[in-house]
Amino acid sequence: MADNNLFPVFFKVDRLNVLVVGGGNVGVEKVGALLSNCPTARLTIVATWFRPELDALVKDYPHVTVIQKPFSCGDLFGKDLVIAATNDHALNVEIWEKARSCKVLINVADTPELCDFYLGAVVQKGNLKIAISTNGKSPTVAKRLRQVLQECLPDSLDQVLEKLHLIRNRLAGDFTAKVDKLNALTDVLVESETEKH
Ligand SMILES: C[C@@]1(CC(=O)O)C2=NC(=C\c3[nH]c(c(CCC(=O)O)c3CC(=O)O)Cc3[nH]c(c(CC(=O)O)c3CCC(=O)O)/C=C3\N/C(=C\2)[C@@H](CCC(=O)O)[C@]3(C)CC(=O)O)/[C@H]1CCC(=O)O
Ligand SMILES: NC(=O)c1ccc[n+]([C@@H]2O[C@H](COP(=O)([O-])OP(=O)(O)OC[C@H]3O[C@@H](n4cnc5c(N)ncnc54)[C@H](O)[C@@H]3O)[C@@H](O)[C@H]2O)c1
Repeated sequence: MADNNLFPVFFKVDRLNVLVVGGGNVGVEKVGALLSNCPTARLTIVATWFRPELDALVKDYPHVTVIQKPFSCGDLFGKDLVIAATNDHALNVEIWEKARSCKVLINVADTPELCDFYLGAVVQKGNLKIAISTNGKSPTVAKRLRQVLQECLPDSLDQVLEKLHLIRNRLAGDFTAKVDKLNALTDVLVESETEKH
């Protein structure tokens, strides 16, 4: 089986400054993904033109700035993450070069080889979040898996998480004792069929 060397992390985009360059199909899709995960994301969108639905998409979000203008180097100032989603490949490469020299992490939507990170398809059940990547092989399969998992994982998982969180905060004892207790309480989640019968 092929290797997948991507290392998944979960960014707190309400404490990072994110720049999206491009407000077409892909720019709008990436902005939607950021805001549906984090409505308080700190987001700047720069583009020469925007799809009309962008206005409504960002309207009620407090930390979104939309600037209609061509990209310039200064747009990277103070940014932590960049998504280059223009329809101009040479410009996307230029943004990548600038981001690299400023040590800003970048996703170049039309060139996986230039991406420092990929966006994943995201399953959300309250506090539970599962991010899916196919190593860039098939975003469509990532989307389909997201739909399957979103449907088949029970909504009650969030209540399980809330209860376990309460228990976790109330547990006394040293670290090992707490881990043992939490493992015992959640054993049922990994109990095999044969053990159940
Ligand atoms: C998961 C998701 C997250 C998100 O975007 O939020 C995401 N793409 C999604 C949808 C989607 N993207 C594309 C289609 C059309 C069908 C198809 O091509 O399959 C569809 C399907 C659709 O829209 O229905 C086209 C496409 N995508 C990339 C290229 C460039 C290339 O491959 O060269 C092209 C070709 C452009 C062209 O041909 O011109 C590249 C990337 N897309 C990724 C993520 C990263 C790898 C993720 C992974 O490891 O799996 C990566 C590498 C970089 C990045 O974008 O981060 C989101 C699903 C969200 C959801 O619904 O849950
Ligand atoms: N990663 C993904 O998920 C994914 C999915 C589909 C397509 N793509 C790729 O993404 C790219 C963008 O596709 P699209 O459909 O969003 O294009 P689009 O034509 O809908 O939008 C292009 C955007 O780029 C902006 N732009 C162009 N020149 C600019 C400049 N000098 N400064 C600032 N903004 C500028 C335009 O204003 C516009 O908002 C394509 O190359 C496509 O192959 C990636």
